[in-house]
Amino acid sequence: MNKQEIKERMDSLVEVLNQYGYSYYVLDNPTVPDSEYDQKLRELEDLEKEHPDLAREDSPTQRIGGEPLDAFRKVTHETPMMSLGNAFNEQDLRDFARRAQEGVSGEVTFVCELKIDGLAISLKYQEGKFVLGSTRGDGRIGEDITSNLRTIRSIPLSIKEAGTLEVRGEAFMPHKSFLEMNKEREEKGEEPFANPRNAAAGSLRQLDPKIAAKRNLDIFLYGVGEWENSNITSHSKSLEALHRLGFKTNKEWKRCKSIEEVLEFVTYWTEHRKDLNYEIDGIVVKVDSLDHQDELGFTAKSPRWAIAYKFPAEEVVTTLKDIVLS
Ligand SMILES: NC(=O)c1cnc(OC2CCCC2)nc1N
Repeated sequence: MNKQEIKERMDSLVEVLNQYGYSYYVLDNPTVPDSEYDQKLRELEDLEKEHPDLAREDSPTQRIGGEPLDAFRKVTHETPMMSLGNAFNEQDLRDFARRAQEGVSGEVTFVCELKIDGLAISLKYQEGKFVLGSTRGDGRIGEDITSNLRTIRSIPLSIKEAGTLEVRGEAFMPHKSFLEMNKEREEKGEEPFANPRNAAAGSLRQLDPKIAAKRNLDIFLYGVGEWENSNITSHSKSLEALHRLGFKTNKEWKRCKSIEEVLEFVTYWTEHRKDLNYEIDGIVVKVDSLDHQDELGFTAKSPRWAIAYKFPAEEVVTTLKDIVLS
C-alpha cells in the first residue's frame, strides 16, 4: 500500500473500532466477538508503529497516555458546576414541587433521574475532539484529569458535533469493578476501599493513567454545560441529545407530569436500587422546561429547579460478601 492507502486503512480501522467500542461500552451491546476487535486493534497498533505521524488522537490505542503527571492542573469552569440541595422525605419533595410551580408561569413538569453515587465530572469537546476532562472541585475551579478520563472506554474520544460542547456527568465504579479491585487489594495486603464512590474518586486522582485504566470505571452523562449550537428547550431533550451524540446516559430517567408521579418513581427505586450493578444514593428531580429553570434560577450554590432526594441511610457497608457478582 502507498502512504495514502495506509492512511485510509488506518482511518477505517479507527472508525470501525470506535463503532465497536460504542456498541460494547456505551450501549452495553457488543456487535462483534472480542477476537475480531482484538485482531483489528493489533493491525492498527502495528500500522501506528510503522507510521506514527498518521496515528489519530481519537484512536482507541491512545486511551492510556504517556508518563504519569507530577500534579493536576487547575481548570476554571466557564459554566459553574452546581451542587444539589437535599430532600429527605415526601414533605420535602412536595415543598420543592410547590415552590417550583409557584415560581413559574404555566404548568411545571419534572424529570426524575437515578442519583449515581460517584464523582461529578465535566467533558469538553472542540470541533468534535475530546480536549478536556475535569472534576467539579468547588464548582468554579476543578482539576484537569483528562488523561485519566481518556481511559474510560464509554467516553467517546471524538463525536460528530462542530464547535464547543461541554457535558456533565458522574464517573463511577460499577459493583463488579469494585469487588474485583478490593479482592486484588486484599490479596496484596492493601486496605480495601470502603465504597465504590471512594474507589472511583481515588482512581481518578491517580497521577498515573495506567492505574486509572485498570480500575474499569464508567460514566453516565446527565447535563450540558456550554453548547454553541444548542436549540434545546427542555432537560429531557438534553438527555435525548446526549444519547444521540454518542454519550452514555442512564436509561432509567423519566418525565413526571406531577409530584405524584415523582413520588411513585422514588418509591419504586427505593425498593429496586439493589437490582442495579452500580451504587445510587438517591433520586434527582429536575424541572423539565429550560425556560422554567431560567425563571427559577439559583441560590448561592444550588439550582432552585432541582433537588436530590437522599435515600435513608441504611447499613451500606459494601464489603466483599455483600455484593453478589451480577
Ligand atoms: N449524581 C447524579 O446522578 C446527578 C447529579 N447532579 C445532577 O444534576 C445537577 C447538576 C447541576 C444541577 C443539577 N444530576 C444527576 N443525575
